[in-house]
Amino acid sequence: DVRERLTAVRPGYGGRPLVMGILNVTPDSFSDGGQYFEGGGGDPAALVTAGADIVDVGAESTRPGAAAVALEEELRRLGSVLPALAGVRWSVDTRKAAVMAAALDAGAGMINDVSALTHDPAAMALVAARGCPVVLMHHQGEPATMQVAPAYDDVLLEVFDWLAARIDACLAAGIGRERIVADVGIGFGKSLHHNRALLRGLALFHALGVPLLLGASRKRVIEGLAGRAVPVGARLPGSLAVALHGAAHGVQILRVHDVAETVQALAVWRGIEAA
Ligand SMILES: Cn1cnc2c(O)nc(N)nc21
Repeated sequence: DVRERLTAVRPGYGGRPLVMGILNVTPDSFSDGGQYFEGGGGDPAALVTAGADIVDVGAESTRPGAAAVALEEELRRLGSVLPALAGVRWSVDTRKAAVMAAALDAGAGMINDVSALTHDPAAMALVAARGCPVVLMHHQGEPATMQVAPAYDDVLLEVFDWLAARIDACLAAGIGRERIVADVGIGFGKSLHHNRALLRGLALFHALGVPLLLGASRKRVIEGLAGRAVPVGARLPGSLAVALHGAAHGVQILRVHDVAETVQALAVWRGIEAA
């Protein structure tokens, strides 16, 4: 299952990162406008056909400025896509323990919590009890306001220490290290300067002793690094550039919207070095 795949992809493994395809089931996600939610595109099986190793299903947008979604609404949205997830390896992107439980009951193979199990007091115990893998992502503040004035003395060290502390909390709760993935949380309470420092310093995070996930696909950081205005629908080249940067720094999972394009870019990148 996902756990075996995760532990198989270690720095220096010589493999390619796993590709996590994004399925937003929300009317306000920044990139796909939640077509799936309105019964439009965004089909999980298509993401797998395109080469996704896992599909990340989120029913509460946590993009900058997003309003929180009530539990009932998040469960309703998730329920609307469950039939399309049959036979698909998927993770649930949620901060709520009740949604985690429902997703695991419905076959989710991993929890992806942008709050690193800090938002819902019941989340840590639930993940410990279920024995599933979990992604712990760093964030500063709440989605609605996190980009107003992000501030760090030393973003690399502070994000590292925060993730290390979350991993320790998980270990203390009985969540084994082999079940944990860490993620620096690009764009979650970070300025362009902070995001750039985290991307440059990605290799440092291997010292956490767990696989790393990187998610920068179609995010504003791409516009910042490009040095000019790049509308969200035109950020594929930049997204691929960041994905390959992550791969070159040993990141084990890449969370992306454009699966087929990322898979091809990784294959070419891998093809240069493959034995
Ligand atoms: C849900 N979501 C949006 N961006 C993300 C990122 O960078 N990492 C993870 N783990 N989840 C994300």
